[in-house]
Amino acid sequence: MIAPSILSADFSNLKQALNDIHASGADWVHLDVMDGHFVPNLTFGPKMIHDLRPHSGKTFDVHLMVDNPGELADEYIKAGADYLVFHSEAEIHSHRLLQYIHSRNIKAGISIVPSTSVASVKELLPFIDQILVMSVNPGFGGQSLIPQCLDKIRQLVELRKTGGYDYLISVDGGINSRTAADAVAAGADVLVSGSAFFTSQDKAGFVSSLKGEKRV
Ligand SMILES: O=C(CO)[C@@H](O)[C@H](O)COP(=O)(O)O
Ligand SMILES: [Fe+2]
Repeated sequence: MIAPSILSADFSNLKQALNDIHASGADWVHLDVMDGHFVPNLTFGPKMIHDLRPHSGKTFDVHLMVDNPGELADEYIKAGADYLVFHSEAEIHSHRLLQYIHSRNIKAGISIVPSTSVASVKELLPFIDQILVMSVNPGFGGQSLIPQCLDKIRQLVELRKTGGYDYLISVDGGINSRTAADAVAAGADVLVSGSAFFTSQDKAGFVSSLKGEKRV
């Protein structure tokens, strides 16, 4: 599946960004929440997501790059997140937060930055619907994919099989028409793409090429 990130869209025209995503045949909308603390950038909060919600029937994949995500989770659930994904590095009680998100009937995910190992989140794998593997250091769009991060996707595929889990594996950062095939070969289920999607002149063609489809 393809999840365009509106981080790279024109923030003065986000309705158009959603329409572009819908018309492209992409699957999800990826919403990057940054607090200026966990990452050195600031984007938007729950009101933005709440206001966008009526304009899209797509799955809203909310990527929280914030300190203390447990304190903010409710606001994003109320705003209309379908997946609420927080960084394991930002939350000591990740297991408790995953349970809480599930108790609110929302899908729950964790994300890991490039310097975090899969081993460090192994105990959480039975409890998640998605793991978002960051393939750049979070905070900005338009960076280059760090190829070593793809090995974590391979590890997560293996652990999913041996553990009998059913989480989706997403990859986020530096995904474009050159890097997508490597991420898919490693086993990624969801490709997040910000700058490559929004700078593409032919967004439907871009989405098809990432999905490995031939255009007619
Ligand atoms: O979470 C983030 C950045 O921290 C991402 O979702 C970016 O929006 C991806 O942008 P590109 O690397 O695809 O330009
Ligand atoms: Fe993201």
